[in-house]
Parts: sequence; C-alpha cells; structure tokens
Amino acid sequence: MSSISWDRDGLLDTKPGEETLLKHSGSLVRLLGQKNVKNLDYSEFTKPKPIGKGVTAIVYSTTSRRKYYALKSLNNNLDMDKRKLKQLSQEIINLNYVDHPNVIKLFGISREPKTSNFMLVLQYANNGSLRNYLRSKFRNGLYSISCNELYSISKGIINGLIYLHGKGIAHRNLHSNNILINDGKALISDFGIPKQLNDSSNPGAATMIAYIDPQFICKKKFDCDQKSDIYSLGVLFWELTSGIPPFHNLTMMAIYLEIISKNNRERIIEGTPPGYVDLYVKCWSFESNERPTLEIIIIKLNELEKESSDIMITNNTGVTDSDQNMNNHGASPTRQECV
Ligand SMILES: Nc1ncnc2c1ncn2[C@@H]1O[C@H](COP(=O)(O)OP(=O)(O)OP(=O)(O)O)[C@@H](O)[C@H]1O
Repeated sequence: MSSISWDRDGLLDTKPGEETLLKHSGSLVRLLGQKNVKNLDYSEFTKPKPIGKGVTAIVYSTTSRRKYYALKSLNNNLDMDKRKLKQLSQEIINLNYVDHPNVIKLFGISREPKTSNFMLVLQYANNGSLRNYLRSKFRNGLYSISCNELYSISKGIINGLIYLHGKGIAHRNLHSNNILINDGKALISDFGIPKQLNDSSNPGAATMIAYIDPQFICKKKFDCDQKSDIYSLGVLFWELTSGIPPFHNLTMMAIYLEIISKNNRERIIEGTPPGYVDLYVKCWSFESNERPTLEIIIIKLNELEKESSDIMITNNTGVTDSDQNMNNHGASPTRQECV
C-alpha cells in the first residue's frame, strides 16, 4: 500500500485558524493524484440528490453514463490540521487500494466547482445504511428477520472484515450507519475517515458509544484495534436480531453507565438461535482476549446456517412505526447482566 512521505509529498503548511478542509482541498487533490487516486470531472455527474447525512459529510446519489454513484461531500469546515490531513489522505489512499465484494469501492475523488466541496466518488448502495435497512423491516411495530438473511448479512460483514484485517486495516468505527446494504448484501464503509465521536451536533452520536470497545473508553492509552472491531461486531449481530440500535432510547451518559460501570449489555431477543447468541455475547466480552477470532466466527456461522436458517426472529419491544420514522424507539428494553 502506498504511504505518504510528508516532507517529500509536501502538503502546504497550515496557519492556526486556517486549518480547514477547504483551505487544503486543492493540495489534497494534487497529492491524491500522485498516489493514483482518480480525479473525476464533476460535470460528468447528473444533478446529485441528497440521501444521507453523517458527522463529517452529506452523501448524494448521482449517475454518470447510466451508472449510479454516491458522492460523499466532506464538510468544507472540517478541522484539518496537518495530522488530520495526513490521516485523511492515508485513509483515502487505503480505500483506493482495497477491492472486495463486501467493502465499499472508491472510484475517485471530485470537487464541486462552485463551492470547491471535496467529494469521494463511491459505489452506490441501493438499500442505504444497515440501520435504515433494518428499520424498513418493521411492520406495525413488529420487526422480523429470517435466520437465512441474518447469517447472510453477518457473513458479508465478517468476510469484509477478514479482508480488511488481512491488509492490516482495523475499522475502529463499526456501527450500523457504516455498514451499507446493496441488493441485500453488506458493504463495509467509512473506515478510518477522521471522526468527532463526541460531536453533540450529531443526533446519532450518543448511541455510537454503544459500539465502541469499552477498553478504549476505560483505558487512557488504549488505541482501538482489530479486537475492538470484534466487540462492535457483537453489538451489530445483536442489532440484526432486534432491528433497533443498542440502548437506543438512553442518553450517552446512561449508556456509559450501563456498559462501563455495570458491564451490562442489551437484552437477548427471544427466539434467537442460542448458538448465535453465544457468538455475539463472546464478541462483546469486556476482555479482548475472550473475543473470538473472525475465522472462528465464520466457522460457527456456517454451522448455524446448516441447522437453523429457516427460523424467523421477531422483536416487538414496543416500537411503533412512527417511533421508527423519528429514529426514537419508545419503550425501554429490559437488560441482562453480562456474563
Ligand atoms: N455509498 C453509499 N450509498 C448509499 N448511501 C450511502 C453511501 N454512503 C453513505 N450513505 C448514506 O449516508 C449516510 C451518512 O454517510 P456516512 O456515514 O458515510 O457519513 P459520515 O459523515 O462519515 O457519518 P458518520 O461519521 O456518522 O459515520 C449513511 O448512514 C447512509 O445512509
């Protein structure tokens, strides 16, 4: 993988107060060009339609030569000191280099001429984020998913992660808005683009803490690693059986108390095959060495697929359709002590 030698590649020096993405997007485009990231002509795309909003970006769908694309327009005001700029460049170079059916594809970058907005040109996922996809499965307050689909999405995420980990890339920020669904298949996206997880302007930020390795929250010098991805995976597996984000109606502080102070996890959804529960409970262990490897998880999933793929899992934790639409899911689920 091509890496950046900062002095040789020479990005502009930044002055305090001027450290925004907008100031640097020109030099970023030049640098990425030197690293074989394609610079695509914005006029080739049809009028973009907004489809999603995250902490750092607005995402649009567009077409070019009858093919769909997603344009991820990074916020011009993103704070970009030299360190963050280097991190962002390296992540885009990483994204350009990966190629796997369960990892989002980067086709290149572009800049909107009027606003100079810096954009990533990405594979378009026609079912949107996993979170929205699961939400669309609710009918009259009842969520249901077949084990066949449960295992298929789980295996898609695992296969993407095995590939990324094999390349030495830990995702570090896995949650249901960073898994996209295309034709029902899981695509891992958004690995490593710098985030402000504690950004209170993002309404979804509070629940994101529920996916983060508790070791990262408890230990000062702990950096999230591949084992941290396994923790997030456990939470995602639970979410696939419930249809709702973990601790969805609690504040960030209340989630912190549940997970860190009490070592609690979400309640198990009745009717989930015990082998699948066993798997995700091990994944979300506090101790990282108690979490299974991806290879073990895939073996277990293959076994489960043989014995229980025709079962349906349902969940009606008092969630109404209007709660779903507001992304605010009503009744508080009961919780179980983590063993
Ligand atoms: N390639 C894509 N195809 C279809 N929809 C997408 C795509 N990329 C992102 N989206 C939609 O846009 C939303 C926001 O995108 P994304 O998560 O990448 O932004 P972000 O600023 O990096 O967010 P966050 O920091 O909250 O993870 C996603 O949750 C999803 O609904």
